[in-house]
Formats: sequence, structure tokens, C-alpha cells
Amino acid sequence: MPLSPNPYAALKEASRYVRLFRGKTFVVKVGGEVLTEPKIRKALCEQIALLWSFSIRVVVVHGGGAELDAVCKAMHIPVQKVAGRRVTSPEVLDAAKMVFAGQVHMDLLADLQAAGVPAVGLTGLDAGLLKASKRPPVAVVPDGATEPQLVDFGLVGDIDAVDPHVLSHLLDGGFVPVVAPLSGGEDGAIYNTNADTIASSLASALGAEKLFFLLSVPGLLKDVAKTSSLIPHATLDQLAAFEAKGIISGGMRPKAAAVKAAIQGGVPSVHLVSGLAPDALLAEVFTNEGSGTMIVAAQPATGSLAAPAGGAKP
Ligand SMILES: Nc1ncnc2c1ncn2[C@@H]1O[C@H](COP(=O)(O)OP(=O)(O)O)[C@@H](O)[C@H]1O
Ligand SMILES: CC(=O)N[C@@H](CCC(=O)OP(=O)(O)O)C(=O)O
Repeated sequence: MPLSPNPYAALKEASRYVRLFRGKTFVVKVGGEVLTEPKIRKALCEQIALLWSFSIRVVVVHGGGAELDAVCKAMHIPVQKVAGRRVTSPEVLDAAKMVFAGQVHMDLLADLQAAGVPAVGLTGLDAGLLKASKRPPVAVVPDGATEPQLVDFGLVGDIDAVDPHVLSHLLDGGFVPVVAPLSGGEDGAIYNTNADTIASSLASALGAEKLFFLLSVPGLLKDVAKTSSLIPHATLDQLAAFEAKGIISGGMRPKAAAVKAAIQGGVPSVHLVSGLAPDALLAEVFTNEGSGTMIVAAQPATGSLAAPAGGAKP
């Protein structure tokens, strides 16, 4: 963690951000891969506990894709993904309910409670938080292909509306909502919805100051095989250029779309950060250098006060 060896200097640097973010809303999306290892999950919960103790209003959205893959495999249910999004048959949806609203959810809640966080578990169905409708077949360009292909994603829900009242009530009461990636249809249906998309929609609906994606890589990479190729800062135009060059693939594709939607929905900055390194989230929030990738709409004018956003990267 790039904190100064002088603890008082480090405290002063951090206190600037503590003041800046007190009472602000952060949405923290945690990927399934980060949640599989108990030691890593516990370290993450301790970081979330620290944010909460500084009076930051934290909403956690979790995935569980890796865990669902494993459960489907164990149950001999075929796993199919196109451009990072899961094709969801009725059997996959049943497994998704067990994994997303069950195992992954409970383990995360237990570790948050252990870290002293008053976490409350929800799915998108609770109090009508996420209203979705079944995605019609759509044209998608699969990874590595050039031509679009018509894909029926099955029981995948596209979010039509967000009613964040239940979250606002919980946040006002000092609780930390933890949202599982399932949404509800008008007709009583239950849908599988990508957790990145949910995090982005909630961040916009809540007027969040920041949206974090905690990943199994250090951030956005120029070369996914090289962790040293971290891109510390990007604008939406640069993100689009990386996509056009094919730098962004697999699970990073829905993430890139979620980043764009959040920023266009009014979230000032989105951060792609390691969920595996024990202090990466804190370093991103409370140091000038940050630890991962910070994405903003456009480069702020030199000397702009809008720049410091944990960290005040160039
Ligand atoms: N340019 C890139 N930078 C970083 N990761 C990338 C990039 N392109 C593809 N990826 C892949 O995307 C993955 C993140 O997506 P995903 O596995 O769906 O994460 P999560 O489960 O956290 O949502 C990374 O672990 C990496 O393998
Ligand atoms: C439609 C769709 O793709 N849903 C995702 C929901 C879980 C998720 O997003 O998990 P991660 O964040 O761990 O990838 C899935 O079934 O994998």
C-alpha cells in the first residue's frame, strides 16, 4: 500500500478523503472469484467495515458467477456464457437462486457481521428494488468473433426500473445493504441479472459518489496476462478505444458497459480495484496514488477541484 512511512503524514493524507467522503454513498461490487477464498473475503469485509466506520454509506452488490459455475458442474448442468454473460436455463436459474441468495450471500453476510458491519441481505426482489423483464434474443459479437450472433440468454432479466427506497431506509438507519444478483419481473418471475449491471444501476439510482468493482486482477490491464500493465486512469473515450482494440474481453465486457452506464447515469468516478490484495480498496479511497484504475467521464481541467477522488490520480 503506497502510504507514507511517516504515519502522521499518512493520516493527514487519509483524513482529507475521510472528510470528503463522510455521508457519501459508495457502491461496492464484489466479484464471485473474490468471494470464494474465506481469508480474502474476511480481509475485504474488514476494509468495508473501515469505510462504514468513517460514515460512508456503503451498498455491497455481490456476484457469484464462479461459484455458480462450480455448482452447475457438480449438478451436471451445462454452463454457457456469451460475451461474459450467462445463458440461464430454468435449471441454471434454480441453481442461481441457491448460490446467489444462499451460499455466497450468507457467507458474505457472516463475515461482514464478524467485522462489525450491520449488514442486511437483500435480493433485487426485496421491496421491489429491481424490476426486470426477460431479455429478448439479442445480437452479440462473441469474444474473438467479428460477426454478431443472435443469442437467447434465457431467464436473464434486463433492469427496467430501480426503486432504491429500501436501500435509502437501510442506509439512513446505519445499515449496510448487501444485494444478491437476482431481479423480479412484473409477473412474479425471477431473473438472473449480471451483478455488474445491478451495481451500476444502483449507483446511478442512489446518486452514489463512487462505484467500485473488486476484481481478481489489479484493475484494467493493457495486457490481461500481465498484472504489471495496469492502466491507473482512463476516460470513457479511452475505455471505448480499449474495447475497439480488443483489450477488453470476457467478464470485463459487461463491466465496461456497467462503467459507462454508471458514469452516464451521474456517478462521478468508477474504480476497478483488486479484491484479492488485502488493502487495495482502502488505498484506492484514501491515498492520492490509489491502487487500481479510476475511470471518469473526461479528463478534469488542470487545477480542478473535482480531481481528488481517492486517489487524485493524474
Ligand atoms: N483488459 C482487461 N483488464 C483486466 N481484466 C480483463 C481484461 N480483459 C479481460 N479481463 C478479464 O475479466 C475478468 C474480470 O471479469 P469477471 O471474471 O467476470 O469478474 P467478476 O467475477 O469480478 O465480475 C478478469 O479477471 C480478467 O480475466
Ligand atoms: C446474467 C448473468 O451473467 N448473471 C451473472 C450473475 C452473477 C455475477 O454477475 O457474478 P460475477 O460478478 O461473479 O461474475 C451470472 O449468472 O454469472
